[in-house]
Amino acid sequence: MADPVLSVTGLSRSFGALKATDEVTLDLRPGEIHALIGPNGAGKSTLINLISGALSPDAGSVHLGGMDVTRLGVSARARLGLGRTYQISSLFPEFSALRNVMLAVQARQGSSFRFFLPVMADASLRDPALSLLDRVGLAARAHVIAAELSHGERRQLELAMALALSPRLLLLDEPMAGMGPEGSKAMTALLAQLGHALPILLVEHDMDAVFALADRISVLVYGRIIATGSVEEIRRDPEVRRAYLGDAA
Ligand SMILES: Nc1ncnc2c1ncn2[C@@H]1O[C@H](COP(=O)(O)OP(=O)(O)OP(=O)(O)O)[C@@H](O)[C@H]1O
Repeated sequence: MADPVLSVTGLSRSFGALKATDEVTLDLRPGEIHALIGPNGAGKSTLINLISGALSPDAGSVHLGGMDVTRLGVSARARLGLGRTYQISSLFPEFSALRNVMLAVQARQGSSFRFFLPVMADASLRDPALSLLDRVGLAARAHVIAAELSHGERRQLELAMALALSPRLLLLDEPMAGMGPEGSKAMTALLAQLGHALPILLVEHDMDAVFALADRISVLVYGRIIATGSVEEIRRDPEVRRAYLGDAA
């Protein structure tokens, strides 16, 4: 089996007396979508923050492509290829979708040598930005300002901006949140298509999306992974059904 792109081993993190992450071990393999599910407060966001470097663990390690990044911060991990969607608040709402992505492309390329060039005229930013917008299905909305995009379109834009940094993997924390059925369907199709090229660790409450997309699922309950397996294995697992899935299975 190919080496994992990301591996997390024995990761733990407490907040006071609460063990939000309790000896979690999981990996993300090339070309897979690995979904992380669990009830509210199970510790999914804490785990994502430990992986991205926004939080540091009390114990355990995080390896990216075989390299120990446990002591590195968010930007160092991002430079090593760990991609994560931007929060909506980090979009520039008054800039067009295209300009937002061009700025992300510029951040990737390093901007100092073209300091005097007007950004919008710069084909080395514009061309890749247009193709990223096309990749996430937003080409027709390139010139609309971010504030006027729908919620679902803003999430697509965040994905384009994450992709602009040429990540080796994506961490996605609830990409379907706040979307209606149509938006969820469109995002599911987009992630299915991206997932072939780029491994994705996906935290998501929308079980239809998880069952449609995941190659493997890990179930987190009270900070611990109680099961990891294929969609069918997880649907059948009696402990998972008891702890989490109930009727959704
Ligand atoms: N900074 C913090 N300080 C104290 N407690 C925290 C902190 N962050 C998270 N927690 C607690 O850790 C537990 C796990 O929270 P976390 O947000 O990781 O869960 P989650 O699975 O992402 O939940 P949800 O599905 O509701 O987003 C919760 O009990 C939460 O209250």
